[in-house]
Amino acid sequence: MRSEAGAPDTGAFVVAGRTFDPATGEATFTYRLGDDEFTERLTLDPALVTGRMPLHVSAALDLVHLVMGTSYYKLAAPGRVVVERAVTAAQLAVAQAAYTDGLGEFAAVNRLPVPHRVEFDAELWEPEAAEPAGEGGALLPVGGGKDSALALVVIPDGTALAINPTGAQRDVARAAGAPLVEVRRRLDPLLAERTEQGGLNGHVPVTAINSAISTLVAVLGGHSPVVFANERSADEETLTVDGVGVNHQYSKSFAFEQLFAAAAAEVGVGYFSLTRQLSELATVAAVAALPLRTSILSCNRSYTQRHTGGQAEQRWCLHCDKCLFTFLCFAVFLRPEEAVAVFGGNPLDDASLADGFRKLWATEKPFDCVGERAESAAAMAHLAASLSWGDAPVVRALGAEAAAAAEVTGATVARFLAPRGAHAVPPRYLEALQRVLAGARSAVA
Ligand SMILES: CC(=O)N[C@H]1[C@@H](OP(=O)(O)OP(=O)(O)OC[C@H]2O[C@@H](n3ccc(=O)[nH]c3=O)[C@H](O)[C@@H]2O)O[C@H](CO)[C@@H](O)[C@@H]1O[C@H](C)C(=O)N[C@@H](C)C(=O)N[C@@H](CCC(=O)O)C(=O)O
Ligand SMILES: Nc1ncnc2c1ncn2[C@@H]1O[C@H](COP(=O)(O)OP(=O)(O)OP(=O)(O)O)[C@@H](O)[C@H]1O
Repeated sequence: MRSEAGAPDTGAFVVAGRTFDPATGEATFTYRLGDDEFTERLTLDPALVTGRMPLHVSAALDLVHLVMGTSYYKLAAPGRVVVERAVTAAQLAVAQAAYTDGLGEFAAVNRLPVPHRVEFDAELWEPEAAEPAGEGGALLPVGGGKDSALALVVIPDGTALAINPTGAQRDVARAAGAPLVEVRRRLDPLLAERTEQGGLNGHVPVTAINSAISTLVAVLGGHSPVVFANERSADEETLTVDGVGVNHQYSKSFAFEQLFAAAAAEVGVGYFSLTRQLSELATVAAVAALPLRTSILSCNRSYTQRHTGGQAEQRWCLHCDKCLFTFLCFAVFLRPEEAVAVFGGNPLDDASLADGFRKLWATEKPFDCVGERAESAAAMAHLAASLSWGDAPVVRALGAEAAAAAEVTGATVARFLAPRGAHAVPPRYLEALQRVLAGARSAVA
């Protein structure tokens, strides 16, 4: 039998029990879908667990439980979620956003109706005003790439956090001199089995999951705020389906940040994105001027379980959409030999990659973490006019069409360097960011 949404009818997805053992730092989160039961496991460092504020810990575990469920819900996407524990209205709003817009790409790829609509069945409870988490200072989740590297430089006294840490994340934290907290996440192996057997698959709002885990770590370790590095460019839709925007990076958007911040505040944790007003080009302008630039790794292919399981070396693949986009941005601020020293190769020299670069400003952008169409076009047009990059085969092939695409919106690299747009960065952190940006500007000038 099929449900209205077009997926197999499995009734409701159930967010069931959860456990947490402060002695071992092991947490389990259980879900039911049809006849199947799934349990995802988190391993936290028991040294983090201060034993304070059990109510906040409990609410933070609930937040993790809710959003982590998207991985298992997507096997059948039944359009109905039953939550067995009572949740707050702010938590429910986060869950609604994560299962609907957060699964927008998943719905589009699987040809389910967009927007993906999900009905929640949950009891609500009213939280009391929260005490602040503690004196542990800022917690900075690090993905190993350029954005969080910049955050580590702006907030040098912060603590880094890596979820399923890889060599790249450890390297960047070490290079920044930040202490690193590590959390291990283990998907239920039954998920891969059911996916293999034909369950639906697609992208999950992973920043929502990382945000919830970071908030739990912040509560346990007495940290606040949790500082993400999600840029303004993450707000742009990847493509439009029947007039509805679908965004690969939805859980990095400002809309999601605001919903999540309300839920984090209930457990005494501040939550914001430091780079919210920055384009990708503005972030790269700063990172390109930092010694840390040789420690970063933004290629998502190198973060798959196959790679992070230790079976392959982590490096830039220089073929995926994110590598092409990141290289394009860095090329604006580096000479070819400097770029090659960072990336280990030069995709602008490989004419067969021209189509891959062109997709960065197409109506349907790649489902990857790439910047705005206009900033990619502006970057390529900028290179075409430069002495050091103008002769690269891809730049020669695409320079004129990129310039035409950029002209439609009046996009220039300079326009993308100025911070703009709404944000929730507290003044102290905004000033620190501005200082680092100004230092970088004078370094590239
Ligand atoms: C690393 C990566 O990009 N993975 C995406 C890829 O998955 P793949 O099969 O190639 O490898 P794995 O990540 O190892 O996944 C194996 C299977 O497990 C499922 N799964 C994984 C993580 C999870 O939390 N839940 C899961 O159910 C997965 O579906 C596989 O079956 O393709 C997937 C399908 O499109 C993507 O969902 C995988 O993306 C990861 C969840 C991921 O961590 N991606 C980030 C690198 C990423 O996209 N970051 C964005 C932020 C977007 C957001 O906030 O939503 C960014 O950097 O901007
Ligand atoms: N495994 C992870 N553990 C902790 N935080 C993470 C993890 N993956 C991503 N993040 C955080 O999520 C946010 C968005 O991730 P994103 O991949 O865009 O950032 P990044 O890795 O810093 O840079 P890049 O875009 O160059 O990869 C960043 O703040 C990043 O630090």
